[in-house]
Amino acid sequence: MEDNECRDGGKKVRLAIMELANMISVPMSLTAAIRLHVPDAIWQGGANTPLSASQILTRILPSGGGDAENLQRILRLLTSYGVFSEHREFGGERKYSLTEIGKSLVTDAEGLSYAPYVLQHHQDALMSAWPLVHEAVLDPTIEPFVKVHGEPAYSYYGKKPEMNGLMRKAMSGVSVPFMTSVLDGYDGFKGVKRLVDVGGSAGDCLRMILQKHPFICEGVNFDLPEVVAEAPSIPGVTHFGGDMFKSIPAADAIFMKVHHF
Ligand SMILES: C[S@@+](CC[C@H](N)C(=O)[O-])C[C@H]1O[C@@H](n2cnc3c(N)ncnc32)[C@H](O)[C@@H]1O
Repeated sequence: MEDNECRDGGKKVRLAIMELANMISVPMSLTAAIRLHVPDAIWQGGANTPLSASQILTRILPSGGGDAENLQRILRLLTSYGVFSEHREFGGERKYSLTEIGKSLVTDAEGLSYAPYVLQHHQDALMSAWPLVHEAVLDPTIEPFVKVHGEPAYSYYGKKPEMNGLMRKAMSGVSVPFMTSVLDGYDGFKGVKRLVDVGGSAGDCLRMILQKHPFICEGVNFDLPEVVAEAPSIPGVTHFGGDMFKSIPAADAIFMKVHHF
């Protein structure tokens, strides 16, 4: 233990371990704020006017009801993690606006945001696998999700249209802003006529690549059959269903984007 940690009687350590022990309150509060549409209620087309918990409640429940005290607890917790800013004039009510992080949860003109990504990570089916993470160390032959649900996540998703839909929306919300900045600086597509995106989900990455580089004649969006079956039609893009571990369509170049932490 460092000297200064000894001098404060271990207070920092005790606080740190308690914060870690209660960490689940952070993603769960974030999920709650999204489910209650709090970011959109504050944003109001760009106003982002600081509002009290009861003012927010009136916007999310126009016909009344709800508990402003509990909403305020969620807002305060997320304020300490940089999602909201708290405004308080001396002796006045606490009011909340969105920080830059909070703004990423606001639904844009295309219906996208990072909110579906947060929700997708905290669906019941995924949450129920987390308590078995230690078993992945003891026995790595079966992943926790398979132990709980009897099959891997993507085949499970394939049988649940609402989970597949949320996954596609989550990927669009994350990938559109990401690809905007990638395409600003990357010019590695020169000479490519036919491009296949492996695991391309709804096809947003290909749509953006083809818009930026019209010399690419054909984009092939390759993903699981259940995923491409619901993908929107995109000019110049063919959706192709299959399993990448068996074979992938031929092309001049393969594009593959995954999310790392
Ligand atoms: C993390 S998402 C990435 C989506 C997209 N590339 C993006 O960045 O927005 C992984 C994608 O791989 C797809 N996938 C998973 N297993 C696959 C398989 N065996 N064959 C083809 N696609 C698969 C999933 O359906 C999902 O759309």
